[in-house]
Amino acid sequence: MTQTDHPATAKTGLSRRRSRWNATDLGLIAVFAALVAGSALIAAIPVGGLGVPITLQTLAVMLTGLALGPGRAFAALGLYLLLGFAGLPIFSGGRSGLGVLAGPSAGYIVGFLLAATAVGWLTVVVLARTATRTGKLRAVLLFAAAMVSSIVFIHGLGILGMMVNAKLDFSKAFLADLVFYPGDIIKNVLAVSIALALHKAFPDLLLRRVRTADARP
Ligand SMILES: O=C(O)CCCC[C@@H]1SC[C@@H]2NC(=O)N[C@@H]21
Repeated sequence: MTQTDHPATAKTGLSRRRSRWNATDLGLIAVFAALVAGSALIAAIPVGGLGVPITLQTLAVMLTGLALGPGRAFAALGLYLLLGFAGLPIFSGGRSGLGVLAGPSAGYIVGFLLAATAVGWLTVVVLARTATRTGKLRAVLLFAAAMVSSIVFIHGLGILGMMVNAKLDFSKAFLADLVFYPGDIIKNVLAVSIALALHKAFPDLLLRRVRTADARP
């Protein structure tokens, strides 16, 4: 067992420790930031009268955390937000600039960063602790992690954003947000399925093998 490993990781042969980001990490951060940007632009369905549409952003945001873990997910979403705030038309409806922070979807946009980081952190814990368990348990726990992260951060801050920027009271903002739940549950199922396939195909994507970490000087 290396000095920084959790006992569970010693047993399973997985290490949660990662060192500095390499070129692959930076590439992954850029690719997932681009994925979130693309997801904002395709299939945006207007609902309600507030200007917050149904989009594929939650699928891409949760997949980023589930695939990359907390640090790189934070960087990918941070990059996405910075580019959008700087003027790239990569928020829903092709919007851009700091003005979105005064709009009805401001809370959702800020929530993306926190939700991707939170689900990334939970994913590391779940993957490390279910390495010797059934795939079904792992899938259920990752889905729970995605739901908790998106309810607390995306929907929680989304409601807050509509209360502050659209001047809705809590019950109206809550109801305006509720309409997104069916789609977001389906998107979380999809995100977990894709992430599990990615981790199966690329076992070193998130949890680096102990031998790799130990081989480093
Ligand atoms: O303007 C933006 O770029 C953010 C749009 C936020 C849309 C929110 S995210 C949670 C909920 N689910 C959806 O499909 N749409 C809303």
